[in-house]
Amino acid sequence: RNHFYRDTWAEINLDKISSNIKSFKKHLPDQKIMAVVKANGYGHGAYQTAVEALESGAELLAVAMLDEALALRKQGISAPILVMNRIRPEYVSLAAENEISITIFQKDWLIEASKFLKETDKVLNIHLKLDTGMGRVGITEEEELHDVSLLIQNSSACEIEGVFTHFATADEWESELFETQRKRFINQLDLLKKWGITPKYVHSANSAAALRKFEGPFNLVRLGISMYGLSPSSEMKEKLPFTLEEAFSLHSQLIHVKKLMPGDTVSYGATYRAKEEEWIGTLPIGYADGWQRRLSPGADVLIRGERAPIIGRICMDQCMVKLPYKMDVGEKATLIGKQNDETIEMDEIASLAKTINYEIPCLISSRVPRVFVKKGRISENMNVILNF
Ligand SMILES: Cc1ncc(COP(=O)(O)O)c(CNc2conc2O)c1O
Repeated sequence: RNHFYRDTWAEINLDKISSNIKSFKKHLPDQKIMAVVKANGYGHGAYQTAVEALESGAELLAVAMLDEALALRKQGISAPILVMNRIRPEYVSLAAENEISITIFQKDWLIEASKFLKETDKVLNIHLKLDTGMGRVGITEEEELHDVSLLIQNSSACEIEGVFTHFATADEWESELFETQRKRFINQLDLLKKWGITPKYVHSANSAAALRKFEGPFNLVRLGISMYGLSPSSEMKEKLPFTLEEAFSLHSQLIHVKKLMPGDTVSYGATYRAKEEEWIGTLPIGYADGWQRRLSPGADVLIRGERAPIIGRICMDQCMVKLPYKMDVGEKATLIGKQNDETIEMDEIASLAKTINYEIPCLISSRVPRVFVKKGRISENMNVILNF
């Protein structure tokens, strides 16, 4: 499970995740932190990120699906976990038994789910999801909010632990919608209060909103991207209130080095042709590892702290780079991260891939083992291929 046999790996620096959480604790001392560890911790390792975040001041966790919550429970996590999306009504007793909080935003769902709730004596904790403008999931109508609230209040099998909404444009400094959503959410909170509902957790902020701070009766922030040390948008990157430390880096090793003569070509389609005598290296990482084809031409890798451009088409398992001079098989290549005083940031790869930084680590597949660094030393390797 722990060893891996190909010299390509992602390194997750848990000390940086810890430092990012601690920065938010200082920045927002009156807010509880919910660490968003869905999608295998945005590719950083859900369990290891969760443990580090909880040790560093986070008090709750958030995931996108019941499977992710059950996996964390199975791995021994006892902290509160919220599934931030719809689960099947028939799974409510499974959620309650495992003390997993769930998200509700449909009256019909609640009516269907109530048939299954009797099967367990543990109260089901519910977070009401309000759609104030994200346009994804959430209650929009006051009448449905009232009906859902009454149904839950009249049931001894479940209770409203939280109420939340999600911002669509918090990462844009001058966004009217952000303000509109904030006001709508506050109005709905006033309504709930009028009906005697004052949930324990009231939350709206993702990383972007948490970084910019804003007024409201909220007591919890849901941190994803910034916990991993990445800025929610390039617009915010220039005005961060504190430094975010990028936890994810990606490394490989030269497995082949050769000299090309002028006219020699490289990779499928022979799209790259040497103009002069050139030294070419081969790396054991390809698009099946989530190193996307569209990154060539364009992306560089670092070897000996020097940039080496990827040349020719990225293959399923390998790619080729043009070396500044003859280098040796076995030399370490860094595809995301720092070597000496040169750095390839996640944002550089994201813009080359014409996407956002969130997507890059999420797409680094389970074929790439994760090596965790804690207190400056390798604490654990996770190689899911051999974990059966
Ligand atoms: C409901 C909800 N809350 C909080 C977060 C954390 O946001 P952050 O990573 O910007 O801090 C997300 C992330 N959801 C997504 C991030 O990218 N695509 C998404 O759907 C979310 O869906």
